[in-house]
Amino acid sequence: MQQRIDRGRSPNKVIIRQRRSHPLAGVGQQGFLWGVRVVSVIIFDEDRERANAVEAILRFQDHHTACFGDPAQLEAAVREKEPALALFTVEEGDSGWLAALERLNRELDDLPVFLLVPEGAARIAAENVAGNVLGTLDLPLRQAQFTAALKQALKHNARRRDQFARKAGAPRLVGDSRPMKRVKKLIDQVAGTDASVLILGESGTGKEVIAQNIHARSSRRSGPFVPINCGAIPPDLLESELFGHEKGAFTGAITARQGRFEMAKGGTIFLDEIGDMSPDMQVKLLRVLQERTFERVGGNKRIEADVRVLAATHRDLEAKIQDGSFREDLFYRLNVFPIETPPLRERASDLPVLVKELTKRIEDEGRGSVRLSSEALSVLSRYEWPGNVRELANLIERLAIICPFDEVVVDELPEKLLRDMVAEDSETVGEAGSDAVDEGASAADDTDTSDAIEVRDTMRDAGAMEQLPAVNGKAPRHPDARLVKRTDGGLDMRWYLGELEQRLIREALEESDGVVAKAAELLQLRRTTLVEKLRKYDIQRPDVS
Ligand SMILES: Nc1ncnc2c1ncn2[C@@H]1O[C@H](COP(=O)(O)OP(=O)(O)OP(=O)(O)O)[C@@H](O)[C@H]1O
Repeated sequence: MQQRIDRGRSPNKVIIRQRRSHPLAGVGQQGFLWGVRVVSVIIFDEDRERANAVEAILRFQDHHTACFGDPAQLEAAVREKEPALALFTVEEGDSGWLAALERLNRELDDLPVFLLVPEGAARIAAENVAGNVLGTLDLPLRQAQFTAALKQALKHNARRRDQFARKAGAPRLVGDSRPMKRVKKLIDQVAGTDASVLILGESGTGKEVIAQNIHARSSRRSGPFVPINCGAIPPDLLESELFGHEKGAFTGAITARQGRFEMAKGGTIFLDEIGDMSPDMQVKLLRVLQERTFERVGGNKRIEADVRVLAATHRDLEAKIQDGSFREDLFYRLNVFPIETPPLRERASDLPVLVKELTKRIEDEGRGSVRLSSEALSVLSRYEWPGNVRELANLIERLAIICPFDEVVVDELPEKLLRDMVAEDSETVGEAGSDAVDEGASAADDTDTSDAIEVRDTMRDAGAMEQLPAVNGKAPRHPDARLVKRTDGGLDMRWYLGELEQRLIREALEESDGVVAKAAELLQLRRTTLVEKLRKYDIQRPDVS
């Protein structure tokens, strides 16, 4: 939507200019234009001609600008959109810009500022100016100079938004795996805009946590965050739940009631399980998103929908569009900025920090505490987690009840976790072994037999020893303790089983005098499988070596 408020040529007037936003972005939404980050920039300059030149550079890149030349105009300049940074032209012996900067610091928490220094004017060291001045830029402004400053400002704003989220008490979104880093980056990019966000991912992956974090980092953070589970409310009640109703609108409507859209005024509405919304409701919601107004059920007064819309689903919406159960136009309206939440099984490296965070939550609520042994943690990281982080949170709660303030060992974990982990071992041991061989050199050389016993116990606990075949009726020799103790104190089970596999193959070859077919028979493997493994582990047959 093009907006142009030009109140004359006087430098003492606020001039706000916005460019047309993405056609899919919806009325009043901004943030990205054809995938490029678009921001709002405040420009203070008492000289309008000079301000125009700066503005032209920024508008060439499609940024929004708000120019003012009088400190008293600041509020009007920042009213329209949350700015990403401010540019202040400094004049020697002139205190106008200083007064405006002071005002800005009071109004906008820690907004990054760059000082624009006119040609020939003395440079002012940023540290000598109050407020959040990140640096100085020369006038006339060059595009490359501005782009570098914008990058710096965006980084600064990311930290600033983290502080907002902490202050607002949004739940921490933990995880440093590559997919989680990507999610965090997307949250940061979209938070400062008013764009609709569609959060996709399996149940329990943290879609609501993401929505809360977007809200807490946005310019609407002082408004309410109103979630509604569209899948949990019967279709005939959902309309009044979303838009409210007037007294007598239907049987049982004994008083008028606000809906969630009204409750979320000035804030964010989170439409969870949007994929479960009935086709009738989809039509009604689409109308509201297009017109940005709605009526209560049984009412005829139009109410402005002053909300940012975030939606989430674990359903495959594109498949639902194909089978006709989800409207394509609604999908595009919601899907301005998609964020996909990765399942926990694809980011096992996040497990330790998640366990720590979920334990901390229990501790903070005074519901006890729990600690996991490194073996138990290793079992957790091998499980598939079909219920994702929610399932993990439930397990931590359960363990805090079963082993309060104690260390949880493998034995205390639910049977299901151990079973699934062992199944994976037996399927992938060969593949794991090859990784492990490379890693073998880093294994610690501690030969204390107590380690061997401890590890054997762990292996038995995990059911792994039962997977080992006896070679020619003989029980397999237990591998050396030095193969087992790891430098980090944990146990790398994949590596360990890889070592066992190689040892069993060597024993079988010895037993069968290097005859591969016979060794394969002893190991109950196909000959070709054994040949492949020999090649993979680079094992020479005794008769040919
Ligand atoms: N990255 C994370 N960091 C911290 N806690 C998380 C994270 N992801 C999920 N959680 C926690 O896991 C639980 C489930 O998260 P949430 O309700 O956000 O999932 P969801 O994807 O919205 O699930 P559903 O689709 O079933 O509504 C919550 O307790 C939440 O706090």
